[in-house]
Amino acid sequence: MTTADAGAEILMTNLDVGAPAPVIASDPPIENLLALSGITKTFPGVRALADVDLQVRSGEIHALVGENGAGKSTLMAVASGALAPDAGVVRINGVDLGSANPEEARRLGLAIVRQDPALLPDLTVAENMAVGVGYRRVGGLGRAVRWAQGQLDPWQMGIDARSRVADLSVEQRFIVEIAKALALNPRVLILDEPTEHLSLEEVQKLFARVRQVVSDGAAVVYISHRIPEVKQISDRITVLRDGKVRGTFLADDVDEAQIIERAIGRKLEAVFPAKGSIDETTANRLDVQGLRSEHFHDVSFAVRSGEIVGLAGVQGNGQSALIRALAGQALATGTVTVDGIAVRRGSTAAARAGIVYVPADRHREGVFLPLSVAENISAATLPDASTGGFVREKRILSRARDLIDALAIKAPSPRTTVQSLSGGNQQKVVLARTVLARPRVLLAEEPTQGVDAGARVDIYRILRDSADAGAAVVVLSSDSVELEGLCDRVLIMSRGHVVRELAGDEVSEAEIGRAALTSTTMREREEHDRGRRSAWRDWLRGDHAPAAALAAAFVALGLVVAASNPSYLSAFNINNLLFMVASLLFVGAAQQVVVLGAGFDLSIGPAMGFLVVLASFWITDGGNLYVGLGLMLVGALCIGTVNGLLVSRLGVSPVVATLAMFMALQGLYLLLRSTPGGVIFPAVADMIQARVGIIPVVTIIAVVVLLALEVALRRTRWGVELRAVGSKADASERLGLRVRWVRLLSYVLASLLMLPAAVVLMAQIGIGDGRPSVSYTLSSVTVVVLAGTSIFGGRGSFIAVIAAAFLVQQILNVSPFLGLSQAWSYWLPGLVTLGAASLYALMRGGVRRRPRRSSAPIAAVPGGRS
Ligand SMILES: Nc1ncnc2c1ncn2[C@@H]1O[C@H](COP(=O)(O)OP(=O)(O)OP(=O)(O)O)[C@@H](O)[C@H]1O
Repeated sequence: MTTADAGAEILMTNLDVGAPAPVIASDPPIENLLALSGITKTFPGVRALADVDLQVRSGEIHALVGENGAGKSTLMAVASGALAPDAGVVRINGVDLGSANPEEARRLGLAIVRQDPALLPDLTVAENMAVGVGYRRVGGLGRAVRWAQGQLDPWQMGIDARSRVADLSVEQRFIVEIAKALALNPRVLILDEPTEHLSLEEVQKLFARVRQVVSDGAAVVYISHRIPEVKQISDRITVLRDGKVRGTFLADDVDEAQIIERAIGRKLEAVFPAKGSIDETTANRLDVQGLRSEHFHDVSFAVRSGEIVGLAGVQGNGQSALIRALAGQALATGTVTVDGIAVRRGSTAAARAGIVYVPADRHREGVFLPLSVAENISAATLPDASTGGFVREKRILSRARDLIDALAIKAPSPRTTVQSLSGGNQQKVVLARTVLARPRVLLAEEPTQGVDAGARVDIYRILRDSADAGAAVVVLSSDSVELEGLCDRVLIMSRGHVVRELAGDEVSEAEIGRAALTSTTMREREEHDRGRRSAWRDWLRGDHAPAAALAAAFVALGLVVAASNPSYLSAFNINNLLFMVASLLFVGAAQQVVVLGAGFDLSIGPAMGFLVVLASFWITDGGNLYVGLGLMLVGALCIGTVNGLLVSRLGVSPVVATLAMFMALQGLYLLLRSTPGGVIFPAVADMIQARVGIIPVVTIIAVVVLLALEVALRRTRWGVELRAVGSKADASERLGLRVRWVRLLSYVLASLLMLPAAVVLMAQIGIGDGRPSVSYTLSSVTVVVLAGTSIFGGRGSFIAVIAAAFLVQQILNVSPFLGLSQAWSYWLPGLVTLGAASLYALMRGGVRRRPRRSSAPIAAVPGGRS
């Protein structure tokens, strides 16, 4: 089919044939800022891209559309240097991208906002932006907060640049990602489904910024499933289907239906299934009475079996909090009954009652990425597919095949891991799981976010089928057209109240928009109060709260024991405590460094023993102190380097690598000295035990080192990168951080911190014996856990390590004063650690999500899609 236009002639391709890209004739020579030629990419079992050409000119917004799995994200991953193509050339700003290298692409002027933002959850917003755009542009880490705040304020999303990214809502995270990309002043800006999580108001702000970017001569690639938006914003549109270009068109020359037809290769018939025919006599399945929480107040409504009820309103008015509360994922008071039976608190109780929830943030909450499609689909219904605890693989595979066909999920096989599917297909997997669970109550939050036009139709059908099968369905959507087409009734929420109910003919796009708009203004005072409350909560959830709790416990324990036994405060005892704590401080710091980078070091204890034995051949009467210390240093460097190389280069799991090192070192020191020997030169031991007043010098040094590490962790590039790698290694890689190098360095630094602990131990035992050192591995882990460091990496505080080391030593010290048996020196630290870990879990897990919006002056009617 060919369409002629006065200015430019565009050859549209045949729908059914994989025809070559059309030719755009008689254009004046315009600079192509992004030129992709002959890009081909194959994954196991999938040809994602086949000989794709794409040219994006200076000053144009070029939309890329296609159904889920068409290859859009893969093409952009190739363009941005994140993925190497099998064939083809990427040219950015007139320069060929030599190899797949995101850093190089960024240097050439390309910035990308991905579907799955490359953000590091444990870092603050400011740190994320500094890592993403480079420290120089930010003016150094010290200025990052003010700089980042300046970039974010125009979006009016209430994002505090000092907040941790993990605490932001989905849309706030997208805004951070977008602001980060824009701050690079890119020549080529790629936006991969940036609006899926944004409100209309934010979309308009985004469009205004994007227009500004192209008016400055940059080129923008815009990927979206929202065809009306695509038509509104773009100059040209390229359609991809099954990895091939199906045509490039001037946006003004094609209508929405034509674009959709080309994208999915068929005509779309009825978008929405017929509504149900429930009447007054149908029983209520879900009954909500007087439900209230911080974000919504006194909500009561009922949903009948077979009915689909929509939740609407300007975002931030309590809808999202309400649906999560119904799913048992957020705290609320009031009653929720399913078939007349009260549902208890918590998501497990909700699931048992037959409530199934499809979250909006399916990338984070909905799928188990390393598991196969079949396992993901059957995850909620494993008992049905198992006999005697054994999963019947054939059954889960055949169930998965049926649903893959029914939902048109693009996956080479049910055994494919979900992480290799496109974003939209991952969402369909979540829905497939829901269907299989045969819910009594189905709660769907933004069910068609990020899915293509064809899949939308499938999803509407699934939701209606679930209702027809008897479920009570609640759909939260920011798309009024979707609510109009799908819902039997719609509840409008404002300021946390259900302010209107639309039924029958009232369920229309216009009425939903009007009702939401006329009843909504946010309460500033409430926002203010929330802000104050959340500052305290943020501190509690932060990295430093454990230090305060541990210090308080340390002082309290000391006072209690001193009150019952005054000799506890004797100079001898205090000096002893302070000297013993030095090695704990060093080993705690050593473990902390690797754990922050999402590693683990089991070899710390035997490494100390090995170094002591090594030293015992030289730091003796007649030996040479410097040779001994030099040998210890070389030994520590070797241990750290080998551990680091095993983990970072060979990809050995940290536990396995350092366990092997643990055993190797034990063998080594036993080989060197099978029985204790080599008396350490007493003058050296005395030197190590030197003190100022009653405070050992070595303890002062340890505290200073840890304080310096804390400053480095927050203020230096090394510290930010270590936390970044620990927080999310794949995102760090995409951001161009040297992940392997950072990991290697963490093991070497850990060994260097273990070295002074070994020196102190040497002074304590005074003889070449490795065995007393082994327990330090466990001590180092205890200190780190007590300090509240995340054992998954990314967050922790060296100040908390100081407090934890002091508390552990205090606990060990008080047992004899309290007349407790030796067993208590094991039980007490264990109990305290368990208690602390539970306390931290409570403090950090108490509030799982922030409100979706903290301030929302209303500028436009939501929805508005046609
Ligand atoms: N790492 C990977 N391993 C295996 N297959 C992959 C991988 N990445 C993508 N694919 C496959 O390549 C195809 C194209 O995926 P891509 O993510 O580019 O699609 P998309 O057009 O961006 O879809 P969506 O709109 O759903 O995001 C899909 O079939 C997908 O399953």
